[in-house]
Amino acid sequence: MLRIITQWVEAQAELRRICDRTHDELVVHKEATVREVLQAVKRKGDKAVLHYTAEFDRMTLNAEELRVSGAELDAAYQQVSKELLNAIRTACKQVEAFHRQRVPKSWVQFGDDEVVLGKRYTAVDRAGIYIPGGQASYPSSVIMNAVPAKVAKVPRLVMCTPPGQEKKMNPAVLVAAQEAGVDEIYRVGGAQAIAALAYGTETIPKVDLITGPGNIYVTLAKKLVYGTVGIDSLAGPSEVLIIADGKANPVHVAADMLAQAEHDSMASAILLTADSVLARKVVAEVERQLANHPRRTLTEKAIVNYGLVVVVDSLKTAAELSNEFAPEHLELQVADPWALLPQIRHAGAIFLGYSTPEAVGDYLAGPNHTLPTSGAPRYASPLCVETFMKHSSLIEYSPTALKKVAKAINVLAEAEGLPSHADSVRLRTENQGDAEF
Ligand SMILES: NC(=O)c1ccc[n+]([C@@H]2O[C@H](COP(=O)([O-])OP(=O)(O)OC[C@H]3O[C@@H](n4cnc5c(N)ncnc54)[C@H](O)[C@@H]3O)[C@@H](O)[C@H]2O)c1
Ligand SMILES: N[C@H](CO)Cc1c[nH]c[nH+]1
Ligand SMILES: [Zn+2]
Repeated sequence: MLRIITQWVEAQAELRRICDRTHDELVVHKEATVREVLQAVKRKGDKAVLHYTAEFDRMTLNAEELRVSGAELDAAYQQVSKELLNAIRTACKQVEAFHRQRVPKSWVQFGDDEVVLGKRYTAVDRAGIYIPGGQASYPSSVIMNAVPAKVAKVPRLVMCTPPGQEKKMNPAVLVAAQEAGVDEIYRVGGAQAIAALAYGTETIPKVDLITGPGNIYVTLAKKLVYGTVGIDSLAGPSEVLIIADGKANPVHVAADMLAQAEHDSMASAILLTADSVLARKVVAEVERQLANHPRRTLTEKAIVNYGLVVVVDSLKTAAELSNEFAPEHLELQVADPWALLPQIRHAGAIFLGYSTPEAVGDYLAGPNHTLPTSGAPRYASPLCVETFMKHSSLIEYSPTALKKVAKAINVLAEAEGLPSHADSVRLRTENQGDAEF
């Protein structure tokens, strides 16, 4: 069921097909649905949100029920065990500690002639975090999105997540939201949630930035609303690529592959190894662990369609193929992962060594688990505090400093055919002696 490939050309083609799975022809009709949802929510607000919630989430709500009430939030604490509450608090603490390490700081530098240059960082006014909730519930994603937003000091933090079963939200998600500092929660999922956050409705506020992972509908919607609002990255269906040597434990490698495959039928799990014995053992082990898997149907679909084992000739070749694929998660299950690391150029998160399963990063190591997918790690990075901030450039020139650059600006403005640009400098500096370069 999990295919083994040994030919370089075939491996490259298969890896490209898997990498492109969220923007190939199979998703064209999904994009049409998403465009329809976006337009309807933009025009009809709550009415469209409620309509699509009934259609895609099979949940009939009225507008007053969209926002999760204070009573529900209070009750959630009674519905989680002490152990789960403690785990949520531990994860919040570790994720916060990691994200506090690199909070962008405003800075200025003072140059000659009283020139001041710098950058001034400010948080977005309103951020909307999307927390997935179709195939699984994600209290961990609440923490990964809300904590950096709070560290960035976002004044208003809004959360949307699918409505759950029988009007009952997952209490762990509601507790995580409160622990992490979310200000308001709406039970809306999919493209309709992204549309509501991007355009605003009577009930759900329009935000400036939308972050958070999601399935293909959520990811396409985020892509399409970009420009109306900012987005973090295209954090779509999960993927893991494992580079393993002969000392890796096939039981662990298989478990790590299934740990991503179980997220979504569009998830992907790939093994690159130079050890053909390990390759065969992992294939057998994946089948064995799948046999009694509680999420077997969905997980098997992911493995059949987007799972792959490639037998390569060396770790160097594995690194080259991995760089072409640019995985969301990369595990280096090799004897000396730090020696292999310099060859790795593109990956959302890199897990080093045999005892670092990707799940440790999913839940509480500290770095963010909201990561770019489908090749986006070639140009995008994990969610972080800076995602919730932007900076303005700062520029101050004294009359003396302006005079010194007047001529150069004049020449450049003339070259661009923009006389008023030249005038704006000349009128401030003429009759003050010759300009210098
Ligand atoms: N990249 C990351 O950082 C990261 C992190 C966590 C999870 N994930 C991914 O997030 C995703 C979560 O997916 P999920 O499905 O569990 O939850 P989800 O909340 O992303 O999607 C559920 C929503 O999809 C909409 N939907 C479902 N079927 C539809 C259809 N036929 N037409 C239109 N809309 C439809 C529904 O409105 C529903 O509310 C997975 O792909 C998982 O791999 C990614
Ligand atoms: N692996 C997911 C990112 O692709 C994140 C996650 C949350 N919970 C479990 N896993
Ligand atoms: Zn995961």
